[in-house]
Amino acid sequence: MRSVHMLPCVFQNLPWPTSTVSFTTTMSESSDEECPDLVPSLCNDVTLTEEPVTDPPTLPEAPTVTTKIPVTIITGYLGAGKTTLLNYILTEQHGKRIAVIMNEFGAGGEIEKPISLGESGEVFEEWLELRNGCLCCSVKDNGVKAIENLMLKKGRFDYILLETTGLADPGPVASIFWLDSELCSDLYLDGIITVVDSKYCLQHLHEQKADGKVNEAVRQVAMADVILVNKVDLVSAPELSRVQEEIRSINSVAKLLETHKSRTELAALLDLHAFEGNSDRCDRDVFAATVSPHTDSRTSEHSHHLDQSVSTVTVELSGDMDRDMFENFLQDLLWEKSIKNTKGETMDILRLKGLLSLRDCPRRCLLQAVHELYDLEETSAWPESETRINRLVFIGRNLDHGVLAGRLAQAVK
Ligand SMILES: Nc1nc2c(ncn2[C@@H]2O[C@H](COP(=O)(O)OP(=O)(O)OP(=O)(O)O)[C@@H](O)[C@H]2O)c(=O)[nH]1
Ligand SMILES: [Zn+2]
Repeated sequence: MRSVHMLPCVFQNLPWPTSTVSFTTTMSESSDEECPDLVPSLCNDVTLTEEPVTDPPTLPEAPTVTTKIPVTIITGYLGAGKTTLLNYILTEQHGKRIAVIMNEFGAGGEIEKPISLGESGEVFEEWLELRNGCLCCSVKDNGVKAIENLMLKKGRFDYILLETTGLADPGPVASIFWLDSELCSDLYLDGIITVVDSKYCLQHLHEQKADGKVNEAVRQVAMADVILVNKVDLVSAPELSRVQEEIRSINSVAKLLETHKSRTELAALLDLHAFEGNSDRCDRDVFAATVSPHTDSRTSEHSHHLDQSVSTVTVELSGDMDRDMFENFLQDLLWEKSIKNTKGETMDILRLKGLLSLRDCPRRCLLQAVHELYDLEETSAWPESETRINRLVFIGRNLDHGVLAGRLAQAVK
């Protein structure tokens, strides 16, 4: 049984800036309590078929993993190549019925829309605009419900791509879809793709925010499961290495792909199951982290080049973890924010993944956390041939390997 753990007030506290992350630019006065409607957005070059789309093959009533619809979040700084990526995905032979949701439209509803024509000219993707709902100040799952309602009307989609605005922190959006899958939704968060512009990436990563907070470009890199290092044609080989090194210093577990015009294998982008414990992939990610030469305590080594000092720290411990003590640690770290580095600065977690060996538990336990939310899920049994181990990958600010390892060691016997 899995359930995401959160602070009781987390819905109200989702840091969701109205101006940047609502799905729409217009808000109806009375819509806060209601579920907003998703309507096909009107665009000159895209015509939507009005006929109800043929129902998908009949599936068993009981919710199974296969009936759930993946949501991939596409994020990246302004002009990095997100729309180019959407265009590419939509025109590739993916054999899926894809719905695309953009979380911000220009003031007049005028936006560049990826071409979404099928081979014979028919439109096979849905363009959706969330007209009269604002996600930040109404119930958190309105956006999700709106998508579900639309599917009731239009038939199911196979896949949902959600492009966030270039200045958004993908964390809150991710939390909404992740949480909702716990509430028996038809949707689940498949993964977060971040597109970066090789030419301007370093400049964006180094931008200082007036309030001293971690800037959006860094957050987008920190949250990612896959990072497209795009526009490789605009930089020299040494410049590209520099960019990759910097990205790795922030997030050393995401998959890095060099791209031109955001093109890469679709298999590297869709159906990642990055938040699913029941896929081997997750385990592999966590395992891969230790092999990466860039992991581990890079804070001390590299803090000079990154003012934001967001980094990846991996802690590995043998022995069995006490579940209660571990959860106390997580709550101190994520909720109370009482765990500080040696300089007395609060450790600020953006993303956390882990593989745990819990005491008296024959199964591997996978941990996922995004901001304040965390989820512990028991997965496959530990193979006899394998040494049980605890391996945690922290991505965040002011991280200190020694302090984290010390706290975790107390929970292991
Ligand atoms: N030279 C070069 N240009 C690219 C590449 N990929 C995308 N572009 C161009 O970069 C510009 C911005 O690309 P978009 O896909 O619109 O970027 P975006 O992230 O959607 O931008 P916003 O929606 O404004 O945040 C477009 O003119 C693209 O054609 C690339 O690999 N190389
Ligand atoms: Zn709002």
